[in-house]
Amino acid sequence: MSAPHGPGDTTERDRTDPLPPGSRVGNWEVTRLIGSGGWSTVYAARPARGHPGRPDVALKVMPTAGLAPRQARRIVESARREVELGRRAGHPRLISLLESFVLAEPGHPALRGAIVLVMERAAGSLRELIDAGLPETDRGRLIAGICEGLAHLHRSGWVHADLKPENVLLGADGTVRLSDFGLATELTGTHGYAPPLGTLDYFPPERWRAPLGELGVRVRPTADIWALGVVIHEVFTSGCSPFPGATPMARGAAVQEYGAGRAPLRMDHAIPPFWRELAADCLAPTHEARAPHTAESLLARITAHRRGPGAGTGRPGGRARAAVLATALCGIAGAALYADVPAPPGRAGPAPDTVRVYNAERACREDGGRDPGCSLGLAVDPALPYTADNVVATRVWHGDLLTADCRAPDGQPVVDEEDRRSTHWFRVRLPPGSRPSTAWLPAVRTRDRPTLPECP
Ligand SMILES: Nc1ncnc2c1ncn2[C@@H]1O[C@H](COP(=O)(O)OP(=O)(O)OP(=O)(O)O)[C@@H](O)[C@H]1O
Repeated sequence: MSAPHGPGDTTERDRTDPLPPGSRVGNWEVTRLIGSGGWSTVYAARPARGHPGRPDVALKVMPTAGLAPRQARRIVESARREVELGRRAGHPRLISLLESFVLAEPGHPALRGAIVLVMERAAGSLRELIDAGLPETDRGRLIAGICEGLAHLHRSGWVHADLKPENVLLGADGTVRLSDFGLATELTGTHGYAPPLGTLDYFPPERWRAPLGELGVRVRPTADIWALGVVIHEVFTSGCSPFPGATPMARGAAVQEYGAGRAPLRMDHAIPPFWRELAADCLAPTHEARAPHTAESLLARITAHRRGPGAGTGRPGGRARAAVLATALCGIAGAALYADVPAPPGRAGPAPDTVRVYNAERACREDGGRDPGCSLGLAVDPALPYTADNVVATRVWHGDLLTADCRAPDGQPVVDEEDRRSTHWFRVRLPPGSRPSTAWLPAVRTRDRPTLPECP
């Protein structure tokens, strides 16, 4: 279950210290910490002495001690959902729940009353794979596995309601196991009600304005399909959201703009066309437009695609290109490029120490205004990936004239939608009073070629 970060619900609980290896939890012995979420900590564990013949497992420990009654109720409710789903909807693409219990007298007083779920132990998560660099040949297979799991859940009358790479686990054989059913919701008719929790980056547009009733927030299977669209984009872009913004709230604002028809969907062009189209269908802006794209129908399309000629290969050179684009475009709307491209004929260049910003997206060039979706980022360090955490607060737009004092020829490569690529960057001055006082413009974001010295 995710931490509460729906609108109007930002309570945080104090974390307890993690259990050290060797701690006894029920009939299990902790061997190491795997990770922590908003409300739970997951440990690797093996059968305790005297309980042989059982597999190694993962223990999800959800403390309830010291929580406000409302929070404790949420934990209990979350555990109930996990147990209920595990009991009724088992499937090879879902992590299996072996047992659950409440810790009565743990050696750790802070864990008195904690709820423990004993689960099949996964070898890792899709998030870890994305972070480590997901081999191109595995991408289609993993997305198909997620669809299989979702198709089963939806057929069984459940919505996952918290699909994200952290909750896509991988069995020892590398196959997908969906996990974390703390928000999973059983459908009554066309929809169910989930607690007002979840992960902002995976909320569809309609969720941002969904009223919170007594039963919770209304969710439908199309919410999972939207989240799947975001996950597909992440799989092909080293974890980038299709929506621009440096924070989940900013990306959420971009989702709402898109949902209201005020901004287009801007997907990374490094994504092979089949997957881009599939993700775009998942990311249809309304529930109604998304509804025809069920997990089942998406799975059928993927299966046909993977059986077809060239299955699994993407397009030529796609792997390297995707990696470069991912670093180039992550979190940045409308990245533009320098390549070693000549300046357009007949265009008088600016003064030697200035560069005019060029946005590769035509709509942004024609816009003429300062639409946030058309702003471009300047890097803090050209040697680091060109991602949201490596850009300064100052944004620039097509046509802005910047003062440049030197160039770096061997920075991170940046590639744009028009396939221009360059490792060149220009150091540009920021407005007076800015900290830092300079930042870096990828040379692909201007068509100007000033003669500048190499930066020291
Ligand atoms: N059965 C399992 N086997 C192996 N790793 C697991 C298992 N279940 C969860 N994990 C990993 O443990 C970590 C913590 O999981 P947890 O469900 O507590 O939080 P989360 O999903 O990261 O965040 P949140 O639930 O707050 O959204 C995650 O990295 C997850 O991938």
